[in-house]
Amino acid sequence: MKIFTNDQIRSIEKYTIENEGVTSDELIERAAAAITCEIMSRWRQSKNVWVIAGQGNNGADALAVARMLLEQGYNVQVLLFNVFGRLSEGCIHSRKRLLDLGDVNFTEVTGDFNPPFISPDALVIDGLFGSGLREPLTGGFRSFVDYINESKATIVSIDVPSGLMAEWNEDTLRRNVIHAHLTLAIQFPRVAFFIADNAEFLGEWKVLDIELSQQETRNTQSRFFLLEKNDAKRVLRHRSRFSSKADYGSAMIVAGSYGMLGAAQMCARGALRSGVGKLTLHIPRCGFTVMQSEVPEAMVQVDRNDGGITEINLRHKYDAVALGPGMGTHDLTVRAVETFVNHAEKPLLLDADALNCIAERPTILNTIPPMSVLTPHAGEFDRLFGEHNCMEARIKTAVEKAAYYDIIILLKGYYTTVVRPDGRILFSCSGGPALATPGSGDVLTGVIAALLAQGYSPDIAATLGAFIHGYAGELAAETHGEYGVLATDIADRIGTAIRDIMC
Ligand SMILES: NC(=O)C1=CN([C@@H]2O[C@H](COP(=O)(O)OP(=O)(O)OC[C@H]3O[C@@H](n4cnc5c(N)ncnc54)[C@H](O)[C@@H]3O)[C@@H](O)[C@H]2O)[C@@H](O)CC1
Ligand SMILES: Nc1ncnc2c1ncn2[C@@H]1O[C@H](COP(=O)(O)OP(=O)(O)O)[C@@H](O)[C@H]1O
Ligand SMILES: [K+]
Repeated sequence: MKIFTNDQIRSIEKYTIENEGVTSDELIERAAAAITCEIMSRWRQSKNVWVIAGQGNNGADALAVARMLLEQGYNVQVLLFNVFGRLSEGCIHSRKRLLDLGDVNFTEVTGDFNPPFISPDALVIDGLFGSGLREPLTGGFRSFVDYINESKATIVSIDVPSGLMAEWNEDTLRRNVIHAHLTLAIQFPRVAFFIADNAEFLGEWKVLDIELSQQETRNTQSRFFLLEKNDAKRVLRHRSRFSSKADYGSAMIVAGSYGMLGAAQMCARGALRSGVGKLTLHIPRCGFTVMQSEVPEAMVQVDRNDGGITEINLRHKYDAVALGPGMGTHDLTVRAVETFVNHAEKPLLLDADALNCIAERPTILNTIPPMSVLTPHAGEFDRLFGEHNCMEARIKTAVEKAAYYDIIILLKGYYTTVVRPDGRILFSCSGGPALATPGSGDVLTGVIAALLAQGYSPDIAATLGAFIHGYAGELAAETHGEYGVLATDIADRIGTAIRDIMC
């Protein structure tokens, strides 16, 4: 699914108005009807409703919602902010239709004003600013937004929480944004919805259809994508009845050190459950016996060193090579990573301590083969590319670094974000807090390694891998609950996850 920018949504809206015989006021009515329906399905008429409208079409939507709720017997009080004397045409139209009802509790704010008391049990409909916000809020709007947040009332934001920019918010101060309980987006989710920093503003979010042009939606190109179950289904390949393990590739995983051999095991389990044809593990000598008994399906090649990885020699050809889980960052390991990456020709999968080793010797970055996949969590990302104070900043740096080094960067978390060298950004929507468990990332590395070995392109392997991994985590949470999931539970559900996704 494509995620559009504000400008793109505006042109799809314009196209719909110009080519599909709909007026702007009709779109406002459609939006308001869908929002009213959603509100009525959640709150009864006894709820005290405050509708806060701004000067643009977000305000127009809000005023139309106020009218519809009044018609449905709700007790509604309306505040329209018209401090610059510049209401949009849609807003003027919605105000007229609202006031035509007669006997409406309506206040138009044109200058200084004392905010009314809003009780904690009230419902606030936030239509102050939507996608037309040009810069973070300041002055009176900023104070009023803060005041609404402090009221503790339940807040429903129309389209986007007021004060939140639809795409980038690195410069937005948190206090100056509505903290909604529910955000009802019109027609499309916004880029900002997929960035972890903004979760506290959005609350639950839902997209409401107002039937903007499907044709123009199809024709509009985007650089942001959301990978959902159907997309994953489309890319997953069915297996031929006549296939053999030779058809599913061979993978090499370089992982583990004394005390962290579990990482190698979990990674291996992730790969084996993802259908790899042949798996070899390169581990420190001390792990030989345990690995052979715990993961009998894999072949084991031991390092000459007992406790850590000091040499990475590929004795055969592999379709995918992954480095990192539990490898540690001993000097000898850093040197082994450096030598190996230097001579590698095909894309690699670099995770965890492989990334920490590179952070110790950043010149390795220049030698990473093109289209390699790096899978850092926030801490590993910052060690590699410098401190960042939010996910959005990391995503922006990832875009820059992915292009510069010609690599794919997968940033872990809810909406795991895959950044491609061409600037495209893919968000994976599966998973949840059950995945926040030790070793979960090692399993992900195994999944991606197996998909690479099976011939999926690196960007697809990364995004699909993240989706399958998250989905398997959701399945594990059904059995063990969000608190009780172990990384091995995730690994053991990967096969079921793939089956579910494909059917
Ligand atoms: N996408 C669509 O097809 C539809 C969108 N609709 C609604 O229209 C909204 C967009 O309407 P608008 O473009 O009028 O935008 P807004 O309603 O967000 O408001 C824009 C107004 O706010 C002012 N403004 C911007 N930044 C400001 C700041 N920092 N401080 C003070 N004033 C500021 C602008 O000068 C402009 O007058 C959407 O969010 C949605 O709610 C609906 O009306 C139906 C159709
Ligand atoms: N709240 C969450 N929602 C979705 N996925 C999550 C969440 N928390 C963690 N994950 C996923 O779990 C994995 C954790 O990886 P990582 O931090 O490397 O763990 P470890 O180092 O213990 O293996 C990543 O794939 C990440 O995307
Ligand atoms: K809003």
